[in-house]
Amino acid sequence: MTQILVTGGAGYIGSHACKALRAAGYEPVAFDNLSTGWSDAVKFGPFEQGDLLDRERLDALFATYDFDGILHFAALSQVNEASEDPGLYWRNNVGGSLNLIEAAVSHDCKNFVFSSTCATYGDQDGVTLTEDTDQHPMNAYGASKQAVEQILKNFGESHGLRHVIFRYFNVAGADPDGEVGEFHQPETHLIPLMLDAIDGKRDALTVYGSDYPTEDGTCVRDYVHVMDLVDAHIKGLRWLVDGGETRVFNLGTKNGYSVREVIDASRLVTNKDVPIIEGSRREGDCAKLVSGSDRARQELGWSPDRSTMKDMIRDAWRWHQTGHYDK
Ligand SMILES: NC(=O)c1ccc[n+]([C@@H]2O[C@H](COP(=O)([O-])OP(=O)(O)OC[C@H]3O[C@@H](n4cnc5c(N)ncnc54)[C@H](O)[C@@H]3O)[C@@H](O)[C@H]2O)c1
Ligand SMILES: O=c1ccn([C@@H]2O[C@H](COP(=O)(O)OP(=O)(O)O[C@H]3O[C@H](CO)[C@@H](O)[C@H](O)[C@H]3O)[C@@H](O)[C@H]2O)c(=O)[nH]1
Repeated sequence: MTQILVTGGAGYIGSHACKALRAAGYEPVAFDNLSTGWSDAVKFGPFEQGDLLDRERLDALFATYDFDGILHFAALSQVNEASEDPGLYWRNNVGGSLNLIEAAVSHDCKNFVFSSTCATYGDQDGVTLTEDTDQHPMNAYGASKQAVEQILKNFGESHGLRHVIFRYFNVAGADPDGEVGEFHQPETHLIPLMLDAIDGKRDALTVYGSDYPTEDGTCVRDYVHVMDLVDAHIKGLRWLVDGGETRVFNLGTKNGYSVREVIDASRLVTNKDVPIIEGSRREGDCAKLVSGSDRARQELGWSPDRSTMKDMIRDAWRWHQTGHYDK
């Protein structure tokens, strides 16, 4: 079976990617230090516990398996934490990725898929963001992701490391079968926090700012179903294995939802109200981040069919009710 290295395979998106890889006939090897992931989320292939900062561990990993490609999800990704401790983010996200990229090149593994983010674009005053939009990250998290993009560019030029960079917009939802889902500790994302407020696991959802220059005053984001997102990764992997060139793709739907629209949509799924506190703006948030690109659809044949707000909330709600949140 073709072996694929999945860094961050015990995390939210990585665990869904492992499921999708297994269903597509690959053997996903999850590599994770469990800093924000969960060993019981590794269900679809071998688990290798280790840290990207440990280069010897990576060399041993590449010597054990015969990887045809790498999906690199492992990173720290909390904007607040990044602002408080930028060194942690540069060390883990950039240093860890550099170790991985060097190990991949030295073991002649050349199909590399990287999780980047629309946070690399920064605040662009509401313009729709294409892959050609200039990147101006507003925090150390976005800057660390942009730096890894640059490292990949240099290694592509010098060592022929062909790669696909996916800049995700807001990832949401869960495996509809309920085998894996989203569980961050602490949780910072809107939809799981909203579901916690709906079923009383927290008192209320704080709406971070109602004075943004958007239609209803709350921030607008472009939400993508995690199953659509991991489907794009399989397409990106095949693109590289088939000899495709290095490419950057935005993964968004072109549809923006405000915080209030997300809250309204949840009522249709859960038939319950969301207790709300009107809060002030959260530091580092931009008014609007919406993908304006069709590149992934046109070139990869990607079609984010599950990414309706109702489907994303329904699948997240189903996962929420499995009790994993009560760990
Ligand atoms: N969730 C989103 O909306 C979103 C949006 C844009 C980009 N991304 C990116 O997608 C990727 C996955 O995000 P997620 O939401 O699944 O996060 P997550 O925290 O659930 O998963 C990340 C995993 O990486 C592991 N990890 C971190 N540093 C490591 C290291 N040095 N060595 C080994 N393992 C390490 C963690 O333990 C965790 O299991 C990240 O790179 C993130 O920046 C996520
Ligand atoms: O309790 C909450 C949490 C969030 N929000 C708002 O909801 C929106 C979405 O927030 P969140 O779910 O935290 O996502 P983002 O801050 O947009 O960041 C996510 O999406 C980015 C890409 O947009 C990724 O880079 C990050 O890793 C990922 O956390 C934002 O407008 C927040 O202000 C609230 O109002 N209340």
